Amino acid sequence: MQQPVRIAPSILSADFADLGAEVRRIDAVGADYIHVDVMDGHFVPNITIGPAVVKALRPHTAKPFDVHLMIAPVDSFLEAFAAAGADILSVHPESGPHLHRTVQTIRALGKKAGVVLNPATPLSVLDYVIEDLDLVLVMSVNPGFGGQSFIDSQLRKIEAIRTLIDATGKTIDLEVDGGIDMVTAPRAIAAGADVLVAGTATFRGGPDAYAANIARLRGGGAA
Ligand SMILES: O=C(CO)[C@@H](O)[C@H](O)COP(=O)(O)O
Ligand SMILES: [Co+2]
Repeated sequence: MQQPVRIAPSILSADFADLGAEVRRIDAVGADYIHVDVMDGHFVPNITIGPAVVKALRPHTAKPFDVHLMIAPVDSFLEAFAAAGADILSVHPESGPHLHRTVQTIRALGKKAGVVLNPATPLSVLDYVIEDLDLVLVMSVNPGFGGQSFIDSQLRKIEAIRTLIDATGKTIDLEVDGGIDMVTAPRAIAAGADVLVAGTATFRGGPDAYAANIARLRGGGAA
């Protein structure tokens, strides 16, 4: 069943020179999860941050760290991110040879497990693992950068995954990531999403705007 909408600001769009304060600011104005984009310059054409930064940010908030791993091979880094303070570890099926094993490893580390579908990744990757997941993440842009435009075809993927999740009878977050703004947020929610990642749309306008930005996204785009 679709849960109340939660907002996961992506700190990829935060001020990297002041990340601790940025995390405290979005926590204070209602961020539900802190979305951390981890990129290796190999699986995606960009490099961001590693476990040391997650560990450094951990004391700045009690909100869950929603760690989106865009690294390959991913398996050898799961333990480091778990130890650093990640709460949810989400992996792309293309980032390792044995998705089921990777999901089980995350669960054995005591963390929530997510699987991420790129725009061209078919739903069938969820066969045989969905019941073991805490979260399914639909990429509504190709991964690697913030500030891209929402890919409309992903709305029907969100609808289809909502049906799959509801058929499990379990509580599994359906998160959407990429190009979420005041226009696309209500469309993603109407399609069945209940967690919205927003980088550009959260941090736009500077710290004084974060509260209103998050409130509008949560309200489905209403002012
Ligand atoms: O995972 C990614 C990009 O690969 C995202 O989390 C982006 O960081 C979202 O940025 P916006 O599209 O909201 O600016
Ligand atoms: Co992301």
